[in-house]
Amino acid sequence: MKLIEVKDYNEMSQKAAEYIIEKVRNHPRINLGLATGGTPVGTYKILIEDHQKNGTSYQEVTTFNLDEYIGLSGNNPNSYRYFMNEKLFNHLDINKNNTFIPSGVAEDIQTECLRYEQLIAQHGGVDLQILGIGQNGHIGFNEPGTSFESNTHVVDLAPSTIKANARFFDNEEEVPTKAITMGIATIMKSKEILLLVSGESKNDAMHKLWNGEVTESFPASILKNHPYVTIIADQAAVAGLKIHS
Ligand SMILES: N[C@@H]1[C@@H](O)[C@H](O)[C@@H](COP(=O)(O)O)O[C@@H]1O
Repeated sequence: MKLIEVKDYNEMSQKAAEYIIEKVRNHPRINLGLATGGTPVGTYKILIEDHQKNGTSYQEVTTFNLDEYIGLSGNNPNSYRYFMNEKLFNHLDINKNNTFIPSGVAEDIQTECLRYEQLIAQHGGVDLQILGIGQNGHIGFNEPGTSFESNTHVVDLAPSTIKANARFFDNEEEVPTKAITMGIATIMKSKEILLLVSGESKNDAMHKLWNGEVTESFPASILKNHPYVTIIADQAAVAGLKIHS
């Protein structure tokens, strides 16, 4: 894992956006894996600004999102489909038919999991996966204890994740308790991974990731076994970390 340390959230967003823009410019048909949550919002904003100012085109780009809440349709402002449309897709020249997110309202959720997994494979896999990290080390919605062999699957959200994500909802009771997520094996199949980490609340997770062992009780730890991971983390997230050991 390569670690790029930056000052703060804005610098992380800037660096991450530059990283993605370069890839898109060099590989216009890239398959991008995208994440939700607060972390990548600043990055998406800069991608939009760059598209408007410099004309970076997403016409041939395909995207696959990590996860979606079960029970929320794309029209629901709390769904990840809505989030992605608002925060990114609506403002780029991307063909929305090439933006994929698991359906949280599919009649048969198990079939939807299989379909999504196959869809990614049929497109040749994810070239660059953007990731955030949960305070408990979750990636996508793969909570501690998830098998490293898992493909796209249904998860029960950890109480701490429901609490952390309640800030996006009117109240905690409205946060769905289940989600559909790319599995750990799905994520590990990406050719490259860009992990974004910002803020003091992620400091503990960053320490566990950097210094801890690879264990299913800390899902992000699997990234140590991936050949091509870049972490962009800010000072608050890496505070106290011995980077050059
Ligand atoms: N499912 C998402 C993850 O994809 C995200 O990376 C993580 C961190 O969220 P945030 O960036 O808001 O801290 O939690 C959410 O629950």
